[in-house]
Amino acid sequence: MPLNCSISLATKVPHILGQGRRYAPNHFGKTSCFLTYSRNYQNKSLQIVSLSKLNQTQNYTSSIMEEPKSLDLLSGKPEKYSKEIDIAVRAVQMACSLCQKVQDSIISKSNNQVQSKDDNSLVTVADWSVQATVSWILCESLGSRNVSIVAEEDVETLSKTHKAGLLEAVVQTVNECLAEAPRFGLNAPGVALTTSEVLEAISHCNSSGGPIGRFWALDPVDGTLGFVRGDQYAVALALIEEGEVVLGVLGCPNYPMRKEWLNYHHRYHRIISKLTPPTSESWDKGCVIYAGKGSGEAWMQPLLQGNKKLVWPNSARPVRVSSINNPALATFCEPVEKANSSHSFTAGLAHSMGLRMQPLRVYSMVKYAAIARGDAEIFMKFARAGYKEKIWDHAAGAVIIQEAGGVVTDAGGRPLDFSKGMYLDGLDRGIIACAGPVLHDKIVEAVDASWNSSSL
Ligand SMILES: Nc1ncnc2c1ncn2[C@@H]1O[C@H](COP(=O)(O)O)[C@@H](OP(=O)(O)O)[C@H]1O
Ligand SMILES: [Mg+2]
Repeated sequence: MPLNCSISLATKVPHILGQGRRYAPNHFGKTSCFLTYSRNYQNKSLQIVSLSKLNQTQNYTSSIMEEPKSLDLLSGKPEKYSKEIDIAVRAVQMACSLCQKVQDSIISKSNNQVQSKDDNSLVTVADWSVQATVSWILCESLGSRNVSIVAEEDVETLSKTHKAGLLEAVVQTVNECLAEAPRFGLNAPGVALTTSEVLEAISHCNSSGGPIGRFWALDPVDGTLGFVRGDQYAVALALIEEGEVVLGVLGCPNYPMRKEWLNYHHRYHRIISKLTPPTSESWDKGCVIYAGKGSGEAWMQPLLQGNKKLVWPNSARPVRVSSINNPALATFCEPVEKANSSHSFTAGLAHSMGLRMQPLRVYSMVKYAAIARGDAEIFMKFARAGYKEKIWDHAAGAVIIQEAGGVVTDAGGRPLDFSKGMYLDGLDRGIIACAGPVLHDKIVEAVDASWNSSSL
């Protein structure tokens, strides 16, 4: 097999360490084929182990070749973020596993895991435990001096003495989760973390973002209401460099492969999934979606289930936005809570631009995942005047949709600005994410036409 043929096939291989088998439609001429590959970033080699056409039994074998050192496999740009994507996806997989256990215990026992926060929102053991776990993993894998994190939870609330029981629960949850790290291909601590080490991991997330340098933005449990109600929520992790989101990872533990399940409450989904035989890839469970900026690709892999070990690429498959651009056929999603986004304003927009479907109301950044996966075409959020959107609520979702082929802007059509600190300062009215520019342009026009007569 000629070497250049391997390179073109390799563009469809996830940009990740390890081995795998992939379906490569319309490659190798016009023929669909399976390829088995082995990639090693340490010595920059890529081996196409075998290549089998669907309509022939013939196999091909390439010799190990030098991976293009400075080239992204698809876009010709430096493949700078493969290591970070690898670590971030594994960390989010661990965080999702932690969250699933806590959510199951909340649902089954209705115990007192839910605490009230000063700002009246809900926060759980899962929030702090995920923050500590992801912070510890990033520091361990990349070196703590290289890791700066902006995240939602602050250590003050947790370290107050009257929350001692809660702190104990967090320390235990973090240690149980970190002990599982090797299953996810990451290092576990030699001995269990002490309380002060857990607090240190949480307080390491003390960056306030900004236009300079590199930092991670973490929302440990986005959609806290969905989480405590047994519904949709997401673990969101993004890397921001010089004010630009360069990679995003969204863990969606209750967003299975079958899109119709997004319409139902998670309790219903749990009943249905018990009645349906599981598939080998566990696509009936949740997913992790991720993308690196400039790659032109977004990927989805199933959450790791049971005692399985994460072997990259973990059945990853590419996701793409929907090709629907007719408003009459388009589905739009928005927050469940009308306190978070005006349902009456979006209903007016929907009517004026000819959207006929009922809105799909979903908690959390799972809405961004739904657009990236092509399960819905539009996401709109119009918060009340004065509300400042936070970067960790949008960074991961925005880059994933863009790389999956979609458009994300404010209501004035400008890109979201992640360089202004913790908030999306300068945001014009609201957020609009679409599968493509046709729908996007129509919404921007509709907003302009109806904004002055709205109460927002
Ligand atoms: N009054 C408000 N207006 C708009 N967004 C709000 C809000 N109060 C909270 N939010 C944000 O909306 C997020 C939930 O999104 P959604 O409504 O799409 O499910 C919350 O994330 P957390 O749940 O992580 O706090 C929070 O950041
Ligand atoms: Mg959030």
